[in-house]
Amino acid sequence: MHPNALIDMSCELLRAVLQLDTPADSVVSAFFRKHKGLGQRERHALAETAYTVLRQRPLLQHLAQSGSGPTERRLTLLAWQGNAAFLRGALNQTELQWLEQVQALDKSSLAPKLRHNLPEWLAQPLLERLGEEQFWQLAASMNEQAPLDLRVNTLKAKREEAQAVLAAAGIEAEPTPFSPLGLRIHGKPALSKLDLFNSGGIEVQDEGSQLLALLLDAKRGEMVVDFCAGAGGKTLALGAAMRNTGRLYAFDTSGHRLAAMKPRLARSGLSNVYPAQIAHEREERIKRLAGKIDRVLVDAPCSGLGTLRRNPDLKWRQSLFAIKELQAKQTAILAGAARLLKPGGRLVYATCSLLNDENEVIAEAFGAAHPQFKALPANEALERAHVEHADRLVENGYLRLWPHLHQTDGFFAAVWEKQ
Ligand SMILES: C[S@@+](CC[C@H](N)C(=O)[O-])C[C@H]1O[C@@H](n2cnc3c(N)ncnc32)[C@H](O)[C@@H]1O
Repeated sequence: MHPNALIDMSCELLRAVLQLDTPADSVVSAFFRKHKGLGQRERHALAETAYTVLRQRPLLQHLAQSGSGPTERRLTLLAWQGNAAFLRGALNQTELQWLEQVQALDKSSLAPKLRHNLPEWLAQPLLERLGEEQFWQLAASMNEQAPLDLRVNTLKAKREEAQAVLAAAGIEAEPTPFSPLGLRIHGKPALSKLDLFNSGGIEVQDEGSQLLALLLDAKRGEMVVDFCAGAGGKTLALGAAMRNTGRLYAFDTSGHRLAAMKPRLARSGLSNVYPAQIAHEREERIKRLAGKIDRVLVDAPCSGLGTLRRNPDLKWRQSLFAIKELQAKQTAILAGAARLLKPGGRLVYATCSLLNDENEVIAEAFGAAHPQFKALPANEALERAHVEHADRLVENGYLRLWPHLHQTDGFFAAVWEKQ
């Protein structure tokens, strides 16, 4: 494809993505479905350029104020993630000079908001919580691409065996530092071509998500509920921890998400999972299970701000108002799900948000309103689940994972035992 034709496509994709009315990954997928003829390298350049603009939107929009031509073209030139020589083939002399000048600017003297690239309502509480040094480390880490983590399905293979099979296929994978089930891959190999993947030996899952499932410590023969199961990332991990015995209910209000669990369940070999769409957390079916369940995971709907490395558009699509609405949902779901537990049962509340408001604030309010639930320090629960260096993952008794400290998505979890 001629360089200018690819840049025009990048402008078209940027126009769509920057409307911010639909998740960026859906916009990118729809764009590639429309332009079927694009090769692997062209897709990579277009998608990564769009993601770079989303990650650094304030900075790039500021820099794009100079120069000439359509704004999307200037943003594309500034954020280009394809071959640099290929890009130069598309530029006229004026554009080349402009790009060189802008790239040579010293960005360290720019205003903070142009360096952290976060909206103020998000930057401020993070700065308050983390302090200057860690705040800037976090801001930098959010602009990096997340590694590809796999969870080995121990019903089918041991971690070392899966690692060896991957190596034989030319894919280098190293054990994850904390999860005993994880492998980390650099780059994005096509896993769907591997027998190991198609036979359910591995699943793509961030190490942080693996740790959340481990916190529940689900055991053989138990009655377990994954209350917000979605497409089943954690359900599959819980089912394997239960060694395909007992009963694992996978509830969600979204039938669409539960449907996406089906092929994954089929690959996993699990037959102890019972997916069910629920209307809400107070419905009759839930009430009938009250007091009967050994372990409940509430992987609550949240702002997703811990996943900014993968979903940088979220920082522009979320708002303080949306967080307030989510808090009400989180509180109601946690209280509803807690009713299911029998005495001695374990409850885990988790989010992939970085904000205290969706995490500690919800957990502390729940603890205060439910004295029969005793908080369990997350490091103890993790150690019992054979997680190494568990102390490094916990703040004030809660699991707190940060991209800049743990190379995982940002996660929170609180654990209680019902007395
Ligand atoms: C963070 S996602 C779950 C991700 C999933 N556990 C995984 O590991 O892939 C939160 C889920 O909560 C679901 N949800 C929203 N409101 C709910 C409710 N009242 N009861 C149960 N699930 C709900 C959403 O549909 C969404 O799938």
